[in-house]
Amino acid sequence: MGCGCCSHASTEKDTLRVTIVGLENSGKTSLVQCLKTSKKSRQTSLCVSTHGVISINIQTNMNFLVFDCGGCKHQRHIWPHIMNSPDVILFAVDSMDLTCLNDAREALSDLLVDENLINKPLLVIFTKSDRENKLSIDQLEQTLDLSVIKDRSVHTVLFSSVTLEGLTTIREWLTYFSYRKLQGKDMNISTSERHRLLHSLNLSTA
Ligand SMILES: Nc1nc2c(ncn2[C@@H]2O[C@H](COP(=O)(O)OP(=O)(O)OP(=O)(O)O)[C@@H](O)[C@H]2O)c(=O)[nH]1
Ligand SMILES: [Mg+2]
Repeated sequence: MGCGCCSHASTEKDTLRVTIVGLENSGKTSLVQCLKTSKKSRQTSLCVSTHGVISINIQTNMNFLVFDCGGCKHQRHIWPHIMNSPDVILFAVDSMDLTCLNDAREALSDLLVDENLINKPLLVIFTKSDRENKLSIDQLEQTLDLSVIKDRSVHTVLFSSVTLEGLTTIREWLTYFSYRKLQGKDMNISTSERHRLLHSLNLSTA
């Protein structure tokens, strides 16, 4: 699988390594573009799938090196191998597409057992929140069985690349873990820190 674009992977303390995964069409690449440009996406029917992994440098107040992985079924088994030792994981779920939620739950639970990803903080991003008839965040969290994940920090947020709802929260979540990395602190935060983060960033948790 083509992955030649990430050979310059940085291990610097001031760069947070962020991997974004999720099923095909769940809105990962659109989110990465919003993180990079802060601009709303224009909705198009043209859908360009990502093949392999693309690395993108994003510099705001902090440096993020984002790995955007293709989500189609035949690429999922290679996610753990192409993730390039992430510090944190973003998992995108289409909040409109009810038919794919079971698949998303399985893909997530398969991913999290990988030994290289143990304890890595997880932000589950429910995308396309601008669409009508989406499921509520509670329904989405329950269907994905997020409450069974006990070995790491798990937060959830609604996001739309069309309205930019949730973008600031996602940035702040990434910034929080960037500071921890910079200060050499453990990324596996305590329960009280999880709650503090939850309230300060207006996140949700399973
Ligand atoms: N309405 C709406 N459509 C979105 C949103 N985000 C993405 N889309 C649309 O969903 C489709 C897929 O978006 P992508 O960002 O390419 O999805 P992806 O997860 O990168 O897909 P793969 O690369 O195939 O894994 C595109 O047609 C986007 O325009 C959103 O927030 N709202
Ligand atoms: Mg993509």
